[in-house]
Amino acid sequence: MTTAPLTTCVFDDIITAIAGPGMGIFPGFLDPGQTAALRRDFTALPDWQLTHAGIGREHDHHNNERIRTDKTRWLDGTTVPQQAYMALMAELQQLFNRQLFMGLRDYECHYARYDQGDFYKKHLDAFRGRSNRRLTTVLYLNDDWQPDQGGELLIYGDRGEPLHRVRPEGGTLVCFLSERFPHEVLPARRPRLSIAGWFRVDDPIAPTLRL
Ligand SMILES: O=C(O)CCC(=O)C(=O)O
Ligand SMILES: [Fe+2]
Repeated sequence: MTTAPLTTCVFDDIITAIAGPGMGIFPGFLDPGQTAALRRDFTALPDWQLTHAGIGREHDHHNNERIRTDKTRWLDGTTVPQQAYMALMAELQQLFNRQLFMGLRDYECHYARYDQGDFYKKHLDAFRGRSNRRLTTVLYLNDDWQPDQGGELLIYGDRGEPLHRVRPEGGTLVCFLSERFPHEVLPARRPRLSIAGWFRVDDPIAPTLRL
């Protein structure tokens, strides 16, 4: 996977979206070859290497499983497709810092698999002053996702109004300010694969981008 087919134009669109409405949806962010390389990298992982969102200490387990049932695995950059994706995100991080002064220090991301019927109920990825996550990215890895297969990402505005319904088609990137947009994943009729990631700052109470 190379970064060559990605023009700086896509990056410019992402910066503009975050500076403006605070979010954007970018179909074709990765081309089908790049997307397939990541999908193969993910599906090559044996099941036992995935963490079930509901599994943890007894108390957490029950609470957690009520809001999400996906299975995840952190990317550790040990394969070529992971390295390429993380390099791309590092480029994006530099642009956010140079152009929007966001003070992002690092990026963490995990593969996520939602099996048939799995969901992630409405939530925020960060709470003001309590998290160092500033910017969320979600990249979908699914080939030929049909409208009747469910699994959409619903994104709400800060007054709770529905804003977008995103089909998890391979290569589409969604990017939004983590504190501002509640969102949820609807159950799907087939396995749904993605990479969810977060750009982070060092200090959770450092001033947030206010646009
Ligand atoms: O997969 C998605 O569309 C969103 C996942 C998500 O909200 C999360 O992992 O926090
Ligand atoms: Fe989320």
